[in-house]
Amino acid sequence: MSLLVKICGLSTPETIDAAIEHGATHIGLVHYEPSPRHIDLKTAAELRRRAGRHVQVALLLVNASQQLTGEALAAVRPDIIQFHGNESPEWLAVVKRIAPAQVWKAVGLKDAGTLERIQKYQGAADRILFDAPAAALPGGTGTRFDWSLLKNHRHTMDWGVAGGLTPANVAEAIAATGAPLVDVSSGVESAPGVKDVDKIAAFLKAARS
Ligand SMILES: O=C(O)c1ccccc1N[C@@H]1O[C@H](COP(=O)(O)O)[C@@H](O)[C@H]1O
Repeated sequence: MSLLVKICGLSTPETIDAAIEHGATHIGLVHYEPSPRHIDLKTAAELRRRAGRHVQVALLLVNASQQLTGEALAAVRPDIIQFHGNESPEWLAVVKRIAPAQVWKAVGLKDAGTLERIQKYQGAADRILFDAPAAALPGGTGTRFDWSLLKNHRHTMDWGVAGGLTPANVAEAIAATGAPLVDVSSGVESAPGVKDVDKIAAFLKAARS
């Protein structure tokens, strides 16, 4: 299967267009106020429309209330809802039942025990996104995890790798983990929250090299 590449934290039409032009398969919109990439739901809906059907659009939420999750899904109509906090498998299962969107769960990969614990998301999440363990923010910090933890791991769910990826290291990350999907945010920015179209192009080229 060909590699899936997600560019996350986009907040302008120009960067959406660049991601599509250079071959991203997925883009991400962040609705989480502490993030430098936070956008309101009206902007997210506009950008979602801009992306059209050229890419799959993920809406990223962190520990959002039931009410906010419902409002966000109704306003943005994403293809995917990416939960990046401490959301329970039970909550994901509810969303999966009622929402016309795939459900992805990001998990901080700390050690081999994490790989055991994520089994609880079996059936509740459509994809697991391995990221570095949460620090000041739960993601988007440019921090890598130990990729060797995924070497020879027998995955039981669809999955992908995020956390600290850049144009310079994404090919190595894919080689080390065999990831079918890579996801980047801060590694294609010139400043926190400011996406750089040349870095987006370089990331997509390096990922497919
Ligand atoms: O992008 C953010 O600001 C963000 C905020 C809160 C949770 C997750 C966030 N981003 C996601 O984190 C990973 C890794 O990002 P990075 O490449 O290390 O900057 C990725 O999935 C982003 O979508």
